[in-house]
Amino acid sequence: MSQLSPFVAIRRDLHQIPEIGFQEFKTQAYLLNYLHSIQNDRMEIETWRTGIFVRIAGTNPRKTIGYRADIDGLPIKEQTELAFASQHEDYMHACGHDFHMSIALGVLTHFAKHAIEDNLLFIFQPAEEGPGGAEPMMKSETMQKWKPDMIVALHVAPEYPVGTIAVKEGLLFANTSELFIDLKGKGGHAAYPHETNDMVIAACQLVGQLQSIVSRNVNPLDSAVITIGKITGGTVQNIIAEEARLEGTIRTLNAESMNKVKSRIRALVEGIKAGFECEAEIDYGSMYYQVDNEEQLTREFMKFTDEAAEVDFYHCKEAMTGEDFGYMLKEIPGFMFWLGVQSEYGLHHAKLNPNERAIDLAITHLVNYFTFKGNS
Ligand SMILES: CC(=O)N[C@@H](CCC[C@H](N)C(=O)O)C(=O)O
Repeated sequence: MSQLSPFVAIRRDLHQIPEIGFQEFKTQAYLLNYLHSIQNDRMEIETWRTGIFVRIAGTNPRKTIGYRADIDGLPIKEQTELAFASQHEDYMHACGHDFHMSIALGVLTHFAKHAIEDNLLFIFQPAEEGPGGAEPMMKSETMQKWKPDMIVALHVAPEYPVGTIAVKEGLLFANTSELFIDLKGKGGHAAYPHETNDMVIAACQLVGQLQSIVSRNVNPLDSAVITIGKITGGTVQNIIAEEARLEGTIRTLNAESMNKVKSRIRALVEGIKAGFECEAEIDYGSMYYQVDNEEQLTREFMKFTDEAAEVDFYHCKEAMTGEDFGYMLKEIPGFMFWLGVQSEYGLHHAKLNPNERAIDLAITHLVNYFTFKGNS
């Protein structure tokens, strides 16, 4: 029987302890335990909230190369039935951050053992799924002290075969804004609707109206998404709901469309307020800046990947996914790429089951790329 690669084993450990943004206490402890076990005198480790920075000093540094992995899970009840499924009920690594961490540890371990000329900075970042760890982490003292000259990150892609690396220069991921709308009317007896302002009906109408924004207010040659992922309201089946709450997200490919979508949301909510004689509040939660891959470094990486034996290169299109890595790329040149992990079920699905062969392939490719960049 073939032995499990150490970084696949690490991925399985991490997969069992998913934690949501800024609650990644066990994850941070696991990572620190591993990092201390390989620490040497070229390595410095600093924590920031539930995140970690690891700096590896180069032998003849002219620059610092950054690599970022996000570490949080999602509030999803896992349905994979894997032997190493989540032990945290109702939480799951359903966005592949367990892969992201184990790959980062694999690359880091290589350079802890094999010296490189340039400095390396590994960033284990909390709260990518929300409320966003990248933006505050960028402002941290450690980041300011060790700020890299270029930065790289990857995201697993269930839709691509194992061994594929998909990337493009320029815009890769969308601008995002969370969306929370609270409606408050007048509840009452289910048999006396004329004496109430029913917030379940108001919420349903608003969800339908919101969908018209993308089809009727955004330029058809542009792209936008409004998804309402959660509706709550009411208390029991025979009481008319006094309150309802919609929770969703907005995605656009540019800031102007985001402003347009938000102004239309405000107008539609005003309409609901007038029509239902109710109160309504909009909260946009956290917003992520688009992921914009720096042209020159991305083209160089695409060429490097195209010529590499271990992976297949695919020149992809942009996606409506969001990533707070966009805040790092706003200040530091670099890029994010997709790593094919071929799963029947996609990101944010309870049955996501990425192919673990991708872990060692990604480690090899990143080690080769950093060796090339860090010695030239
Ligand atoms: C890669 C990925 O799936 N990222 C998340 C980021 C979510 C940002 C925020 N919480 C929001 O929902 O707007 C995504 O859903 O794209």
